[in-house]
Amino acid sequence: MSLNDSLEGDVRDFLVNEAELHTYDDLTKVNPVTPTTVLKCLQARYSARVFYTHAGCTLVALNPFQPIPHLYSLDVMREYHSAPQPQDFKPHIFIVAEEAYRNVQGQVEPVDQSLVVSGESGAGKTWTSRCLMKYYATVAASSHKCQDTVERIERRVLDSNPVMEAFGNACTLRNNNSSRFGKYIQLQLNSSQLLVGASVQTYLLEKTRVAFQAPNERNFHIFYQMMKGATEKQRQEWEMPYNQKFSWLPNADKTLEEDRLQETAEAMISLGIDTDKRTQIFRVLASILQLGNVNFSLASESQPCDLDEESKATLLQVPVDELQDCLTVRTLRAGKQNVLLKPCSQSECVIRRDCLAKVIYAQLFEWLVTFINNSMCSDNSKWCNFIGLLDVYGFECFLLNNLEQLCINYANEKLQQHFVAHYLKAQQEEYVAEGLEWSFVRYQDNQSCLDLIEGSPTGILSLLNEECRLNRASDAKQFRVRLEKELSGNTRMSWDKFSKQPHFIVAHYAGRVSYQIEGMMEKNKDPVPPELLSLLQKSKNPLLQSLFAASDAEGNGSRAQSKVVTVVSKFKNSLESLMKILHGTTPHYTRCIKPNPDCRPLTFKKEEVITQLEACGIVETIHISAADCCYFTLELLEEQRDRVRSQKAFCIQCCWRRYQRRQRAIRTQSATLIQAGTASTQMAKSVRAAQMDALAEAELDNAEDLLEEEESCSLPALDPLLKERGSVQLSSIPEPVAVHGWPLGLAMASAPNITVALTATGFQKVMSLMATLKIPFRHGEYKVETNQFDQGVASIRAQPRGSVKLHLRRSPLRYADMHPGQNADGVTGFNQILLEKT
Ligand SMILES: Nc1ncnc2c1ncn2[C@@H]1O[C@H](COP(=O)(O)OP(=O)(O)OP(=O)(O)O)[C@@H](O)[C@H]1O
Repeated sequence: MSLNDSLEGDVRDFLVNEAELHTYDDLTKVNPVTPTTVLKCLQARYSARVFYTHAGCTLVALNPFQPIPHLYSLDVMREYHSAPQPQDFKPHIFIVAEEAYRNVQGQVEPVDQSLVVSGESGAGKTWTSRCLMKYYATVAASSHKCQDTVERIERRVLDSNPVMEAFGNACTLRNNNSSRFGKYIQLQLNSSQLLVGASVQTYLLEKTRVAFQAPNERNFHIFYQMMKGATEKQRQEWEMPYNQKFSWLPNADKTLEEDRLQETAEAMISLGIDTDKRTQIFRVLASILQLGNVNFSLASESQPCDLDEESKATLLQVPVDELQDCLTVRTLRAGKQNVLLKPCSQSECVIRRDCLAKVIYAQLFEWLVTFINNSMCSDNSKWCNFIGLLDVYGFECFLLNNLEQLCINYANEKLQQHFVAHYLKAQQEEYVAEGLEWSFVRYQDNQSCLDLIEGSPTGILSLLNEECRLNRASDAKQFRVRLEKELSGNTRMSWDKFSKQPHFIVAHYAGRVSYQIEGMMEKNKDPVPPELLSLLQKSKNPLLQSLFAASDAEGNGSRAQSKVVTVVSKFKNSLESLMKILHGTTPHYTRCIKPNPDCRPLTFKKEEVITQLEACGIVETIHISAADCCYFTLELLEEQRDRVRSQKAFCIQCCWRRYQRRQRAIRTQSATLIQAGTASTQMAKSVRAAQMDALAEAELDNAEDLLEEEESCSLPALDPLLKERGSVQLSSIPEPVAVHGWPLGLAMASAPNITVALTATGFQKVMSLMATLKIPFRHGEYKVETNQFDQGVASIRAQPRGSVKLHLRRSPLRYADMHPGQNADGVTGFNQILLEKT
């Protein structure tokens, strides 16, 4: 089985599961990734009314061609804005918007962002740009925090849309509201990421439309708005009578929702264009329309043409005869002094008339853009980052293509290269750097096509400029020969051998386009006769006058300059500065797809869509992003590992804590037991002490009684009870001496820090004495010392509590205090000790 057979089999297997196809939020999940599977998925989603789908790093937006309720409501905006992970939500343009916004907040380099919206005419670029602007005007709104000027900024940013669309959009065969210019809007954010201003840069307004409208197309919206929406008073002011027919306003009967003068006027007011200025603007526009009605009648070959009678109205607020001269007579200069006047042919007059209209309209548009910028642009010190929205015309390929298409397709090549360089190439290089096994996807690197167009000195644009700078009449055939001579070896360039028209074919990344050469040089030179410019400076309309005040109408020296600055050089320069800006930002790509050529709601034409998918290289993008997804898969595994690790760590922590808890409980229990034991011991001690106190009290009472009795009796006569309770004989005394004192129990209980040395005749006697005194004998409580002479018990020491008084009384006995074997002189006489409890 061949590789192709197996791929087809896989494709069939994938497509069998049709009920599932619409669930693929990201085309990178489609497997296998082929134009067929991608197309089927998008179709299934479109049928399910799901219009946004991720394609890796890009967002694919399918145009529903009808308003979808609640798809862009404030609630939805807030939902995406407040979501912790907006990417987890359904694919939406707000995800792209929010991601860019969070990048600015996160200050991840490069902090400035660009949202590149591309697609062919009618695909939904302008709609998408409007949604993005509304989103930022909502989520980055600062009006509730700051002064009301800021509120005006948000309003102005949004109001710039209807004004620019009225002047720059027109109904074409492919789109009722087609932008006839490219634009890059920078939304300026302050350090708190609040919208504080905006600026807009426009590219290549299709000014030829003012004087020429292709069959079934219309002029710019603003003219129809004036014609349909003006009040009687306004018509008078603008000199635009009711029922007047204008040859430059074809298909006026076509009613479009864009024909709303009121909305445009209100937006102009909000942008700060006052009544006076508005009137001047509308008068200029009305003059342009009047100019379109000017016809020329030929009197004779040698005479200049004459303006038709009905055309001799006060046009452009300039003298009619001067206007007539300018339109019908050419001024030729030979050196500084020699001026030659040459009557124009009828067709030349028409060209001069059209030229006048185009230059006025282009200049007015530029003035408007500058005014809008001044109105909404913030002071440089007040903003620090921006989010740029790029809405440029998509790739164009018509039956007849000329300089406009060459410029547009050149711009698209540039953007495609930016996309390729920034994403596809960078991504593959990253895989290599990370050592990922990766089979390279062959994406279309369009550098060779760009070399063909912009290369110097032999690129198409250089050769075209060179041809235009030669001071000779343009010759299409001659230029074709020159091109063939210089570029025939280039594989991107070809010619149709059977075509008689001078042309060249360029193989663009999105397809081959045949450009006709006829008229290309004139368009590139875009000459404006200087006499026309001087005429406009004489206008009584202050706005018109100011529009041309700065121009060097005399043509002194400016001709040489105007030769240099051709249309393509100007366009190339502005494109290069745009690319420079884009390279300094983090880009986000949105590919708008037009699902059918007739702008019919919810209609999906496969052939139409597949061509667009191929043109923007979406399949290659998905391939590379799918690999990127494998790499994410890797991240998923990493995540899983982290999760398992943290589970295990949690488990270990739990076990450790449980162990610690148990240890603590054991310690607490033991401590409680020890404390209980100590407490009970202490309690027992104090109970015992209390008992002894009580006993001592009782004995003291008895002893006192006995002492009193004793004092009154003879000494040797010892009370047997006293003998029994407390009197002891000192063994050191040869003759037993009765020591009268406190009973031993009492002494022990009451005499702190006094060691009462009692001599007994034997341990047994002491023990029995103690037993008699009911003193419990415990080891350690009493210290029993043996007498050093007779080896009997010498003393029982205790640490009695409380304080005692010592009463020493001299004994009446002569040798009562003598120790046997000691010097007899050592009589102290204090041989009787009485203790008294204090
Ligand atoms: N998301 C959408 N929801 C509903 N309608 C849409 C949407 N996007 C586009 N449209 C419809 O499609 C029309 C064409 O869209 P838009 O003007 O934005 O195309 P474009 O790509 O800017 O075309 P051009 O290059 O000609 O200016 C809009 O006027 C609108 O009616």
